Amino acid sequence: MTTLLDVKGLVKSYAGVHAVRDVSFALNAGEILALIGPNGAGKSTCFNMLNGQIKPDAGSIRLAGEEIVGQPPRTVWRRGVGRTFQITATFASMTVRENVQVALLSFHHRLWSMIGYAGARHRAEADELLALVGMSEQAERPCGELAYGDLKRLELAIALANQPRLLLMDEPTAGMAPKERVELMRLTAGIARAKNIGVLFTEHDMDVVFEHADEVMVLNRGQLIARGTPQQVRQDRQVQAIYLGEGLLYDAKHRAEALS
Ligand SMILES: Nc1ncnc2c1ncn2[C@@H]1O[C@H](COP(=O)(O)OP(=O)(O)OP(=O)(O)O)[C@@H](O)[C@H]1O
Repeated sequence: MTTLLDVKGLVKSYAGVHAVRDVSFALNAGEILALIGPNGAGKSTCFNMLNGQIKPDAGSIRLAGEEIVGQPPRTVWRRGVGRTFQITATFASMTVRENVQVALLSFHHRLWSMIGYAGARHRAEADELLALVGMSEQAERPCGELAYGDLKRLELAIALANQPRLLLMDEPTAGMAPKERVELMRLTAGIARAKNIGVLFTEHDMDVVFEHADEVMVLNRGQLIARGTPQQVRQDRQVQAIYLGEGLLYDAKHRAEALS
């Protein structure tokens, strides 16, 4: 496997609050890695450093061997780091297809000439992406009419329009019903593995984490305290004591088994 993301010694403090302390990890192409931890553990701060929104106080972030630390979000995005957010951002009055076309226009450096353009440009490419996420039948519908689960799939298609090498997903299944959560993550994991995209995601739902992640990292008070397969992390005494509690881990394991 090829190392896609190599993070070394990331540090970030806010006026005396040590949000992230000396975080190092690597992620391979095609790997699905979960970053979990209790509230305030530093997950969002890590994500925001990875996509350039926050400049770390120290550390290195290499994407496919190239240093990207300190680069602005647009540059990081251009280098192939896509991101989805807890709150989905789409143009409500435009159709599903047009939203993907706008993302494609942007990827192909044509955003400034977008007005009056989207109707014809990149239509076939947009339709391919919509087919990939199972949204072909919704292509003509205005986004404002979509159910929440469909919006999340559209957001995935929009992120894929940038042909990312790395996808950062911030609580991708927040606000979804349990069945929809499993479906969205199955879809995401299948596409990522097929296209060799690395995925780093944060998630509060342990069923989603244990069923879909290849490996799980646990952050506590800004420090990584464990990394391993879902099975290893579930059995890690420090993780059980510090974060999850044995009951929660046990329940999540059995719910994941019942869903599979
Ligand atoms: N802009 C900021 N200014 C000051 N302190 C901050 C700022 N952003 C985050 N923090 C602090 O840094 C620590 C880590 O916060 P962060 O949001 O990264 O955690 P998190 O793991 O994403 O939490 P959650 O799961 O609740 O979203 C917390 O103590 C938080 O209060």
